[in-house]
Amino acid sequence: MAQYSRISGSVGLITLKSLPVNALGAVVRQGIVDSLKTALQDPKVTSVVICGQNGVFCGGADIKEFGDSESGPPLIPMIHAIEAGNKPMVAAIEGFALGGGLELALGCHYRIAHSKARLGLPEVTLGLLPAAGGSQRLPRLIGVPAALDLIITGRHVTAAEALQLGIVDQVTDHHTVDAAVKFALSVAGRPLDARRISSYSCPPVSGDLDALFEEVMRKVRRGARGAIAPVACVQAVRAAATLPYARGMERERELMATLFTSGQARALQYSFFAQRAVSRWSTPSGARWDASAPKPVRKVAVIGLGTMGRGIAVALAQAGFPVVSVETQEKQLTEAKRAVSQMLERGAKRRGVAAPLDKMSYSSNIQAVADVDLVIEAVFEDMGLKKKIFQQLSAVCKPDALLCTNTSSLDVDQLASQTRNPELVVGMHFFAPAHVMKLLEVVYGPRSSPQALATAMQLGKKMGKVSVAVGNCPGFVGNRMLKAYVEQAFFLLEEGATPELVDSALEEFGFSMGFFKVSDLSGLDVGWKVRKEDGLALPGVSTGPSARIRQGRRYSPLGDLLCQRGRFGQKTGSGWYQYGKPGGRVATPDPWLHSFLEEYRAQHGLVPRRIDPQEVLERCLYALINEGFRILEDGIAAGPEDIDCIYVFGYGWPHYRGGPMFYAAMVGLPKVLERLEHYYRAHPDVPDLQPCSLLRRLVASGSPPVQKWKEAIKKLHSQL
Ligand SMILES: CCCCCC/C=C/CC(=O)SCCNC(=O)CCNC(=O)[C@H](O)C(C)(C)COP(=O)(O)OP(=O)(O)OC[C@H]1O[C@@H](n2cnc3c(N)ncnc32)[C@H](O)[C@@H]1OP(=O)(O)O
Repeated sequence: MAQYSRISGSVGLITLKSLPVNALGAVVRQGIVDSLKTALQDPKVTSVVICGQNGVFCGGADIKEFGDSESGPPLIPMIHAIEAGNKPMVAAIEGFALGGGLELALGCHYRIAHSKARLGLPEVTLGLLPAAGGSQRLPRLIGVPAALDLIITGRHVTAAEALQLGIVDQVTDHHTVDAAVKFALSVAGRPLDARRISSYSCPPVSGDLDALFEEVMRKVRRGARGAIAPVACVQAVRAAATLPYARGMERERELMATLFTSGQARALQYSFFAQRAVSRWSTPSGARWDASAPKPVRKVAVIGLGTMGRGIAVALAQAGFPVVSVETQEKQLTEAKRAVSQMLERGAKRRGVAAPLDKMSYSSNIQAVADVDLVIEAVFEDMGLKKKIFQQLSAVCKPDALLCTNTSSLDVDQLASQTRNPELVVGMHFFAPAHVMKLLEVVYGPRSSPQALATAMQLGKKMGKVSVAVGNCPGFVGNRMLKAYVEQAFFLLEEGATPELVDSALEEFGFSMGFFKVSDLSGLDVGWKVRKEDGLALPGVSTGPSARIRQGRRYSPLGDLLCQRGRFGQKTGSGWYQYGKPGGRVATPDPWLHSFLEEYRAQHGLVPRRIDPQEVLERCLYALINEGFRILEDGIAAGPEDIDCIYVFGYGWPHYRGGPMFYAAMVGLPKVLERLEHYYRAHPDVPDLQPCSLLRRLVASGSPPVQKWKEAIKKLHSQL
């Protein structure tokens, strides 16, 4: 709702009231329209202030209402009525003014912001554009280049930047509504024509306007990789720059109509709520986020200052934690100190703050962690080494200190068993570079206490990560699913594809790089080491029927064969592609590799066939999705939202496709099932293609929407 009152004798005060962010749902809009009418009709009222309750102006349109049929007064005429009003309207912005919230403020004649407020038009992140006049008013107010920046990126600006850009008229450190009321009294009776942004022309740009838009559009299309909203945002701002306001608004409406009902908008809005849903974690044993209080964490230690340890230490210091970093090799320690300081300084420069160098301390002695509340061990992926460190930590640390391991695949429970308090051990799987990547898998073992899990989840949140609680199994969620995808990519090469064909299908889908380019970038030796440890990459079995079978199932030794030839990817100058020189970055197709594949197929009696991009996508993505269903069935992830956040924030899954499980729901579960059945019939020696029973049961129960899977899975489990 919106509440109306008259204060200071002559100021009408409209307060938006809709917890938690005063979103502009139907009831709030009705409240604003009614209040406005009262204020405009009351002769005692000479000016109006619009504010929000609880220190928050407005978080924009109510995203939860987007799927519903529209009710209540529409937003655009409401904002027009505010702007057309014959009494000065002042927006009092506290907390945030985002999306429709900022558009409402732009409809007002003046804007006063608290110094801690943030403003922005983040619609693009929801697959939309600012379609309540934002794409037309903002460029008119602050100019085309600045408006393009804000609208295309959706970034939030501080009140200080908003003042500098000219979005707000005044910034206050004091009580915002009081300041706005004082301001409203001071402008009462002033002429308003010059304050109505819709009447402005965009300020002229230096240089050629067409050239500017062409350049921006080129950049946006390249960066968007198939996302349609950023492109529509540029088109809408172009309309503002080239058309009268009314025609610009028409263009804004047309563009929004296409976006509003698009699959991309649905996916991005699903992802918005999924990110929030994963913080409400639960485990199969009944532990829950709302019943488990985290332990206070004041000081943290990182063990091992290789690439991962350095990134983790930087992320912790940036989040404000004092960090003790332990590295036993003196040379590595000296290098790491310099590298960490540089990373902190670069990050601080980018964010315009002081580098938190004082948060860091270093030692070569593990005794230095004796007083910390939480340790993150980040040494090499070597179970023997990690076990030794956990034994030492258990002896050195405070008895109630949380012991976390940064591992991408090792058994967290085995490490827990090395300690006095296995309930205080959890996995924290960071993604490289750890100070940049948003994802954190928090791995609970069978003995991890709910409090330990809650503490690690909260630490991840404070580090700015999307933290997802997952159960302990080989590869956890992300890497377990990836295995099925990678395997299909190898098999497709055996059957006739090239790395270029597979990669271009995946890039066309929206991944920034196809699997083979990623593999060259991260180094083929990484996977080779794991396969050797798992007993898969065997020396000396390069011919005969057993060459392509391991542990009773189809296996492709192609990656191992490249590694045996020293082709580790970019670092050696060749892998699945060639790079000209060791360390080269530009992948070019490699005729040697093509001949090698031909010889390999001939040697193994494989008859190459034409493989189309659709098969690449179906084989790679549906195998991965199938493993996702197994993970849900096993209770390793609590819901599809958890898997989708892991893939969007850790594995480069195109955000506008929501994540693998959302994608499966969009494709249609019956279709995914039918294609998996088809491929499994063709490849009965590939168990990853055998449709998982949960997928079958969801299809049999009518393929509920992805938002209902959690419930459906619970029900299906209880029927077993
Ligand atoms: C042709 C048709 C024309 C129609 C025109 C339609 C115009 C649309 C323009 C828009 O306004 S689109 C929306 C633009 N706004 C946003 O994108 C803001 C989204 N929200 C945020 O970024 C953050 O929530 C926040 C506002 C910065 C607050 O962050 P904080 O960390 O403090 O809290 P959260 O945990 O994120 O949120 C709390 C709670 O509130 C829910 N929520 C937030 N924003 C909205 C919203 N705009 N609508 C509905 N609900 C919202 C959020 O989901 C959380 O609830 P949950 O239950 O935990 O999920």
